[in-house]
Amino acid sequence: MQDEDLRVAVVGAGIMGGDHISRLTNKVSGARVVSVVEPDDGRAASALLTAPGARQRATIEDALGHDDIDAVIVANPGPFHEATLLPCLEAGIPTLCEKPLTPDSLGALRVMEAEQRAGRPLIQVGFMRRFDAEYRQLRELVQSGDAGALLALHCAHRNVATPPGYVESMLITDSVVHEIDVVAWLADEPITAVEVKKPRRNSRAPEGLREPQLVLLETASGVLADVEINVNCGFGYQVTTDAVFESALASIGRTTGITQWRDGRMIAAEHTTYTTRFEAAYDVEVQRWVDATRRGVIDGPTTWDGYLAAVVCEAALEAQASGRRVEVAYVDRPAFYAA
Ligand SMILES: NC(=O)C1=CN([C@@H]2O[C@H](COP(=O)(O)OP(=O)(O)OC[C@H]3O[C@@H](n4cnc5c(N)ncnc54)[C@H](O)[C@@H]3O)[C@@H](O)[C@H]2O)C=CC1
Ligand SMILES: O=C1[C@@H](O)[C@H](O)[C@@H](O)[C@H](O)[C@H]1O
Repeated sequence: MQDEDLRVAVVGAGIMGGDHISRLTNKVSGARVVSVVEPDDGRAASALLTAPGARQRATIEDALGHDDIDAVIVANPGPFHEATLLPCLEAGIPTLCEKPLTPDSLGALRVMEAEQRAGRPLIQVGFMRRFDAEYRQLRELVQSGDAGALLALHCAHRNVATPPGYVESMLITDSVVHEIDVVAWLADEPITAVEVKKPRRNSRAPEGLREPQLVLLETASGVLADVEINVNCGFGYQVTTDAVFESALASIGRTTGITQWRDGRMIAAEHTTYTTRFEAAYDVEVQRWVDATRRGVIDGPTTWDGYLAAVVCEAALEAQASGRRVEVAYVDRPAFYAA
């Protein structure tokens, strides 16, 4: 495909789906939204306002059966991803699937099997931090060896407040899943063990939610990443990493733009949500996905990466429940997903 726009169906028109629909319509070149798969009529109607010419469909099967679709963005909640991806794979349609690929590793394995039956890699997973400029610079620093070996990562992942329905397991499967992916990507090796510590509870957290938590991730060569997941902090949305090397310290994620010194106070604007904090990363992710899809290739995290993250999430859930250090075991990497 060279000259015509990629015709995209977006599944789920909530926060991320709505954001991607507007991105595809207003920012990304070479693609347009033709179907919005959304059971909620109100959400579909407002999404359609930003996608001229697109139609609402109730299910992915409905969209695949009625519309001419070249590619799909999956942005419904994680538990629905497998049921959405399987018909897309069956139809040979490339997808960008928001994280997590699936909430569990068995689901991820079923998706991998279906993708292999389809004959070529078709899925990119929405781990957008890999497209963030500072994360990319940090990875280049690790790979260059200029600062010596990477020893440790101190990661903070702070959200203003949790949405309704956010439960303790989602600290791992919904939030820390980002660090689980990006720590392995930065260190360029798999995570081999995980432990979870529970400091004093923040009384701002909804009843029944025990957080913040500290998640310790160990990689194959012994890089240790500590992740503070702290999702009702009230003060802002913050994702930072301090990387300790043998002979340097590198810090990313201090995003303050303009600062103003006024009335004896220093004022600096900060983010309150991921849609602004990672806006540039999402833009790059989706543009590159469109470009790669038009060339018939994958140019980002694969189904294999989604599987690896799902396995570590399961180990982290066990560690969260037991308080023990849990080792991680993966199936062998199929040749289909050769690095
Ligand atoms: N990359 C990132 O930084 C972020 C990724 N996400 C991911 O994006 C996905 C969506 O999250 P949100 O937009 O926050 O959720 P949301 O709850 O705002 O929206 C989900 C939408 O999907 C619709 N839906 C439910 N079941 C459906 C089905 N079977 N088929 C089609 N639509 C269905 C719902 O009606 C709702 O409108 C999740 O996988 C989430 O983990 C979410 C936030 C940030
Ligand atoms: O993916 C995301 C949300 O689903 C999740 O709930 C947040 O904790 C993350 O910061 C955000 O990037």
